[in-house]
Amino acid sequence: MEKDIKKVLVSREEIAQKTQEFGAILTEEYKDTMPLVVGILKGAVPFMADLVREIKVPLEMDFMDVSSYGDALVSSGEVKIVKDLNTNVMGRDVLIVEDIIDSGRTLKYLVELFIYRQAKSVKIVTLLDKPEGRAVELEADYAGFLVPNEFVVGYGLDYKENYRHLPYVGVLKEEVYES
Ligand SMILES: O=P(O)(O)OC[C@H]1O[C@H](OP(=O)(O)OP(=O)(O)O)[C@H](O)[C@@H]1O
Ligand code: HPA
Ligand SMILES: [Mg+2]
Repeated sequence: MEKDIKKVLVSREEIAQKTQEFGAILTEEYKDTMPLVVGILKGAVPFMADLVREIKVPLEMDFMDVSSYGDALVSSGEVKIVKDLNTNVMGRDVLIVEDIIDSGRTLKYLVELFIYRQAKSVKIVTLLDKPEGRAVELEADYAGFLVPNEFVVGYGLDYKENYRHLPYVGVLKEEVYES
């Protein structure tokens, strides 16, 4: 295990099993349409890559990068588009793929944006959900694992841009934050 990790919260085996389970559900859900699967950069990249390979119907992929932090360390509450979609969502069934829902601000903004842009449907699949972090009302259609109110890293999630490549989700040792 990576030396900076205090404990593993979700193992790679658990992630793989959940991804297969979601893939089967989404295959059924989107069998009569061609969904636009939208990954939110950068955290969603590993989950998106694994999940789409379990969805056995035609689909399109696109990515969006949003920021609610600006130059500040704490969320301003205001979400800004850093990179928009290349695809028009009008009339499309949109599936947003996220690594985590924490305050809920990022996804609330995106759901409202896609509805404003006249998507036919907007659904959310997230690997992790941290309900105690919520600042706005927002629920995922599919949430893989509940996590406690701790800062988690791995499988897309970063601390200062590191640890995204870990194949599991874990909690960092205190000394990593302190140093
Ligand atoms: O529910 P919220 O409080 O809005 O937090 C969740 C968002 O925050 C993280 O992204 P971040 O802005 O750190 O970008 P990153 O994915 O590039 O790390 C995470 O990947 C979600 O997109
Ligand atoms: O717990 C977290 N870890 C990493 N990135 C995050 N973005 C929101 N919550 C988290
Ligand atoms: Mg981040």
